[in-house]
Amino acid sequence: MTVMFPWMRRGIPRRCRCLLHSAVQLLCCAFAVFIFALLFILFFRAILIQHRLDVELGARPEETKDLVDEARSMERAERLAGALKIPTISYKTDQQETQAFHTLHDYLQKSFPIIHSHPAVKREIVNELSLLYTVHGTKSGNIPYLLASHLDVVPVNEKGWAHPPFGGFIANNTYIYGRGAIDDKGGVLGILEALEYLLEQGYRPHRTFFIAFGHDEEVSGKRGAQEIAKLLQQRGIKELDFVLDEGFPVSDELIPGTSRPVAMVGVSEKGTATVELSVTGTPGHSSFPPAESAIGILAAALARLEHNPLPSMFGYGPEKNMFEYIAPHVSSFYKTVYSNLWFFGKMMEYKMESQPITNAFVRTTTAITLFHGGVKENIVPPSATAVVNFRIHPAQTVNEVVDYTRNIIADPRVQLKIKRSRESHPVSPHGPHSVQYQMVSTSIRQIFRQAIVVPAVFIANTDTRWYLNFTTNLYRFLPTMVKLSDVPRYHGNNERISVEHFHQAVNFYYRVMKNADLLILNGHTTRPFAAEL
Ligand SMILES: CCCCCCCC/C=C\CCCCCCCC(=O)N[C@@H](CCCCN)C(=O)O
Ligand SMILES: [Zn+2]
Ligand SMILES: [Zn+2]
Repeated sequence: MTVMFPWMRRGIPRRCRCLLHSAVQLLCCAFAVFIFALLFILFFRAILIQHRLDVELGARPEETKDLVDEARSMERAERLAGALKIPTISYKTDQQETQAFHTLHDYLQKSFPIIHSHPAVKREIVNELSLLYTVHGTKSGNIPYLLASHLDVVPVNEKGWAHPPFGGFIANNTYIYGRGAIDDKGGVLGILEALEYLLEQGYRPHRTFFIAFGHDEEVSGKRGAQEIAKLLQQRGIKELDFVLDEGFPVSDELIPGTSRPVAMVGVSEKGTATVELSVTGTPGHSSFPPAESAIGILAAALARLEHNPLPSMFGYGPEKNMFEYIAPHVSSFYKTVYSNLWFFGKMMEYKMESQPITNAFVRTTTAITLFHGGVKENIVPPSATAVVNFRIHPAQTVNEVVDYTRNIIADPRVQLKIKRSRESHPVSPHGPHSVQYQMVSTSIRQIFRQAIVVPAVFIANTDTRWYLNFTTNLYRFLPTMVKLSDVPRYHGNNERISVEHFHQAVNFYYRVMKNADLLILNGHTTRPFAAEL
């Protein structure tokens, strides 16, 4: 049976029919070759990236038995709960619950007697409320490193909590509830528990390291981490080997294509700009109002901003790297997608934009956080102000974001004032030759055995900004598991950490302290790390 194509009908001369037929055949072949070549390129890239990363990352670290004893994990959880009872709240710069910080200092001193009486450890109070610990190593001549966390917490909305936010409640011996459980007293207590155990075991760290606990991270770090950084500089510390501060937690159910948890290590962090928008009106009697009020004009401008988010920058920043690192660990379909963002970028972008937490990876985010206007119900408002907090994607600058905002608002009656701003941080080394990154990655995989470790851009801000002059190796990571459904607990209601996950946090810091010592050979910081483990 012959198939009759439209161009083979009798009305068309035979010669033309043949020519048309051949042309269509040729086009079909060309299309098939194109599809075949495209598939080949996509798969080839996926295989190439997998091979490159296999070579780079090496084998999963051996399971280590050198860990913190699990038997005392409940005792440690109770110590964390005790710290959560102390309301070290930061409201604004220089507006803090100052007395609570002194109480917390005393509490830490009593809770960790070995650290606070050990001859190798010096504890200092910096600028009245921050803490700096220097742990003197036995081998001199190495570049010290710094572990950071913060003592302050954000305010709470008591009504939304199932258990009092400063009650230090442990539910069913499972979850430790309280403001600061994950942000960031879990980090403070995690580091101290690890060091206490290390010293209790009679281990003396080979290399010197600092533990920096700022007291105002949540409102800038200017009085805390900045002062600690100044003090280190005054003491002649010019260089730190690496800085490890709070960051992304280990998360599962988040990356399509794998059921394994993903540990994103922040190798950079987004920039930020806090912009105040204001409109001035003419006050008057509300019985004969103007057509547009200051509040109405400002509200309309804000609505335009929310309806016109900054364009996606997906694929233009370091996030491309993150997906390439995930690629070797996911199903073939996703392997091909993640290794070829140049081709599948739009599809991924669409998926990422669908949830606030993943949207934050894709673009500069716009958050309207404050609004004030009006003085009385029957007075036309004399003014209205709002504050918009942008978190800037590394592929954009503060100026670009402000220009974009001005263009979208497009109303000269709305005045813009930049209150605070900062460009995104430089990207820290994270390849096979960065022994510091590999050390952090190894420590993560020793504790979170199933985790896929990938570099990422941290979507919020940390105290690392104050240590940028000391090192290029700044890493942001929170050694605990957080599920997608737990993300709203950050700065939200019912913040909590499980006893098991807190134990993992302690273990992670313990491994870092041990592994960081393996970075030195013959008394000097050395490389490569992998060979040392
Ligand atoms: C493929 C994407 C998968 C996404 C998975 C994301 C899971 C991440 C979960 C939580 C991230 C929350 C980040 C919490 C930030 C904590 C640090 C913080 O609060 N910093 C403050 C500093 C304020 C400084 C004064 N301006 C902040 O950034 O506001
Ligand atoms: Zn924090
Ligand atoms: Zn925070």
